[in-house]
Amino acid sequence: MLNFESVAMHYADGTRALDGVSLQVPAGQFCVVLGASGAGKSTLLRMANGLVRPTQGSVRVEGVQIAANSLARIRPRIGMIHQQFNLVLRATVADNVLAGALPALPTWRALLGLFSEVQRAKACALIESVGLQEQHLLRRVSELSGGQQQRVGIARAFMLEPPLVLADEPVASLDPQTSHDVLSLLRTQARERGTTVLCSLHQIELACEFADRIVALRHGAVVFDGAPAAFDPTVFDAVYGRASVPARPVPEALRPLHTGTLELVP
Ligand SMILES: Nc1ncnc2c1ncn2[C@@H]1O[C@H](COP(=O)(O)OP(=O)(O)OP(=O)(O)O)[C@@H](O)[C@H]1O
Repeated sequence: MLNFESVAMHYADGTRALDGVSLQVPAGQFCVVLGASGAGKSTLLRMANGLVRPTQGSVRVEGVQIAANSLARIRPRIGMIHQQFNLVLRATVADNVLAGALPALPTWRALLGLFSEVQRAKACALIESVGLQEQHLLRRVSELSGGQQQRVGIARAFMLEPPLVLADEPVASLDPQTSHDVLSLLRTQARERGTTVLCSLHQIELACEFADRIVALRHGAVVFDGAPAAFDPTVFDAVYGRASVPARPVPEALRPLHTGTLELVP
């Protein structure tokens, strides 16, 4: 379903966000990406829908290589769930979920918001399936809790029944119980449809509970790839242990901040 072939992302400032990552995610798998902050998780996910172009290697979705001339074909096949939900806060729940169908609409219909009856019925069914009620349909998203907003985000991601869903830290801003409920919902929705999910997380316990497979990154490279049961304390140290890379010199422009003395103002 999703194939990263020796991908690297080296930024102009010298940052190596990813370095020779190869990963095949088969259809129907719930694959969780773990790793400390800056390990390269978001970069990997953003590569999978063409938001970041690898400086080396290639990415294929359903066998089609992501490139400028294939993006329009690939994008409707991918649902995206974001950490900050990325919803239109002043729009209604129904309109936000319907927006998930925009990539499949001709531009003029999209501009006029002309969704078909089938699409409207689909949006209603999805809203119900993520645990929201009829009274939520016409409510502004800004009036919902974070957990309810992410339910809207999940419903939107499944609007086109994509075979692949990318979830970038989908529960990062939610409390532990809501995080559990939202991930459980995502997992159920994916299972029912046979959807492949690539999901980055910081919560190891949630990864171990919901993932079919865990891939862990450190400094842009895969340091673990296996079943949740194999993610033991040794692996934890390898993924999150003290960095062994040498400290980078402080840039000249920031040097005064590092050499000054700190005075406590009463
Ligand atoms: N546009 C950019 N220019 C330069 N460096 C970047 C850019 N985007 C990301 N990076 C760097 O690439 C590395 C990987 O970033 P990325 O956001 O993929 O990490 P992450 O594992 O998702 O982190 P977090 O868990 O904090 O979201 C980091 O060192 C980051 O600073």
